[in-house]
Amino acid sequence: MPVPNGEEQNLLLPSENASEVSKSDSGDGSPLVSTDYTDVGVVPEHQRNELDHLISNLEREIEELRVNQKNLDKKRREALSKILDIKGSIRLFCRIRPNLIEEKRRISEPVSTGPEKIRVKLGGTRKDFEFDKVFTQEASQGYVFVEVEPILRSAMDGHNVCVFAYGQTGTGKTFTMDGTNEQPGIIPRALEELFRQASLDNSSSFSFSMSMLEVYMGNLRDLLVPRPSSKPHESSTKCNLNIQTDPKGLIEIEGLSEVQISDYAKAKWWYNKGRRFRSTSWTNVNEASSRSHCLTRIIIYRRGDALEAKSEISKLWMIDLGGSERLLKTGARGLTLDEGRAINLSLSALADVVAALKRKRGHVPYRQVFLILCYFACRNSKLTQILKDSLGYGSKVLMLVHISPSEEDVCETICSLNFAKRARAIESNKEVPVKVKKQREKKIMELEEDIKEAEKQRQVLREQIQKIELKLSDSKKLLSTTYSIVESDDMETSISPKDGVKEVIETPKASKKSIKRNFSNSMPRFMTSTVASRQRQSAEERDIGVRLKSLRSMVSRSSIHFSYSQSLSYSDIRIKAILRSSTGKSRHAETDSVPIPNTVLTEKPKCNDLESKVPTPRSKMVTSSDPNLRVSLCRHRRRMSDLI
Ligand SMILES: Nc1ncnc2c1ncn2[C@@H]1O[C@H](COP(=O)(O)OP(=O)(O)OP(=O)(O)O)[C@@H](O)[C@H]1O
Repeated sequence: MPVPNGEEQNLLLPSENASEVSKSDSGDGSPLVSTDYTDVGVVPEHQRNELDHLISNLEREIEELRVNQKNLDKKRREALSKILDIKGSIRLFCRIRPNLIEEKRRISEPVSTGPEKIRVKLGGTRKDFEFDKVFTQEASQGYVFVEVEPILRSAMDGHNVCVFAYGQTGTGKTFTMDGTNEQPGIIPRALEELFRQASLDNSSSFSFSMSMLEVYMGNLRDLLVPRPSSKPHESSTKCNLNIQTDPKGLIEIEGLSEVQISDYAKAKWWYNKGRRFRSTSWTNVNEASSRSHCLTRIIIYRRGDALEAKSEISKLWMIDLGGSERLLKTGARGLTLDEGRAINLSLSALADVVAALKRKRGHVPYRQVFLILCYFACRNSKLTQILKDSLGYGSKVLMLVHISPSEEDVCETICSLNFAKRARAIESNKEVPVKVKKQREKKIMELEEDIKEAEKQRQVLREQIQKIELKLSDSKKLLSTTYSIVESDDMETSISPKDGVKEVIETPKASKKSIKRNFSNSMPRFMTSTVASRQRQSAEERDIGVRLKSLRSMVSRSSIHFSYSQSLSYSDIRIKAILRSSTGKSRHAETDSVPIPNTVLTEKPKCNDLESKVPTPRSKMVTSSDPNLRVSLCRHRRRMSDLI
């Protein structure tokens, strides 16, 4: 907003007490009304300053709370990261599928469980396996998700995360990852959770994109674009996407659709769409057996609220691996047999990687998961190539091994558990002494407490911020109400105060017109108040009074000094009235209802001619240092000239 110089501050405004009627003639015989002008700019400016002061205080308060919130968020993130570090960056869970209807008749139960243990009986021998968590047959989808959720949160915190569902065909991988409408699995729950977490985090803004693909018989298929062919396995344009590595080592899948997901509903819609295109076939073991590895990728873009903050990107992969299967047992033939072979091949690559990692333990740092990459890449498996940049250092991996409770599947169960055992050997607690294990558990509990506390405090801060934001918007509203004319004028036109002065001076026609009218109390009839307008005025004043009062109490609570000045509201209304009354015919209806205090809006006929030559007397000038007010007054004068 331009700040006028001293000369431009000299504005004309009629005084409430204007009473003088010029004896000079307007030219058409009507008497001329002359006006005294007084200084009214000081009061509004004073009150505006108080409001501005209040607003900036509230903004500062919000800023401070946000900084606190950010610190708490950092604390929470660090604690979570430490927990995941203690627990290991590869976590292994095991889930046992409930007995299917036909299995329920069988008496023998080869698999028994503890919270972190699985025991399998095979012939006369027993084999024990350890996990980070074991989910029994009764475990609900919700219960499983509670355990998975922290790792998802670490994806929001900037880590790359891979969640795999591994296991023999028909053991419930798809059920765990995808679930049903009634019992949604990890992926739909994760999508919901991501948006929930994003909405709670005030210190960063998040956006998400989603892609879905399957690795089918060694080829990549985009699941978010429909296949043009009715035959499900016929190659389409989106089949066999190319995997590229950029100079930074990041993996790009050329041509893969990536959809922006702005909310959970959209994410779910795309996810359901992708699911429908996944390749499934009937086998002896599973009537809707997944014949591929299905990968859902969410790219998380996180940006801090600082202006210079860069966007952090992390990838969350949720992978429903194809089932490992005994090909004879599944009764697969032809294409289905080939599919089974392809799946087994890539899964054995995964097992090889894990085993190789274990062998290399003596030579490489214990936790460097990124070694997996080398081995995966060596095997040239598409699955491992895609995940190359998501399994690097700092990534979190969760493998959910699925097993069947059935006697018939006991060999496959042992195979799957052995796979897990090999994986676990990389970051096992097994060889850790009990004392150290207990210390770790204690540390984890402390960190979990820290997280809870940080979250509780963040919640308190969030509520405080919301309250102050409400006050802030109230104050801003009040400010814009009080100064609405000023601001709208400001926006409508960029008349300089100088122009305004000029226009006021040069309004001979307007003066003539108004003088022709029959003034009562030295005021044009259209400007006199009606009963309704007077009522509205007092209501308006009451309203502003109440709002100012509440602001005042709010300010005193916020230890900000704020004084109340009724005169601002009053004079503001008067200014509004003056301005409205001068806006030409279209505003006449409005001006009728505008309450005008006992004052005279006087135009100075012929003064134009005079004043263009003779300088305006100083006594008739209004001094204001408020640029808004000056602009509005100038505007008012311009409108006055429009009346002519
Ligand atoms: N925890 C569970 N609770 C209830 N039903 C389950 C559970 N796990 C699996 N099922 C049921 O078992 C059957 C096989 O499960 P699912 O298709 O998920 O197996 P899968 O491991 O994905 O098989 P594939 O590898 O052949 O695709 C389905 O009918 C599924 O509903």
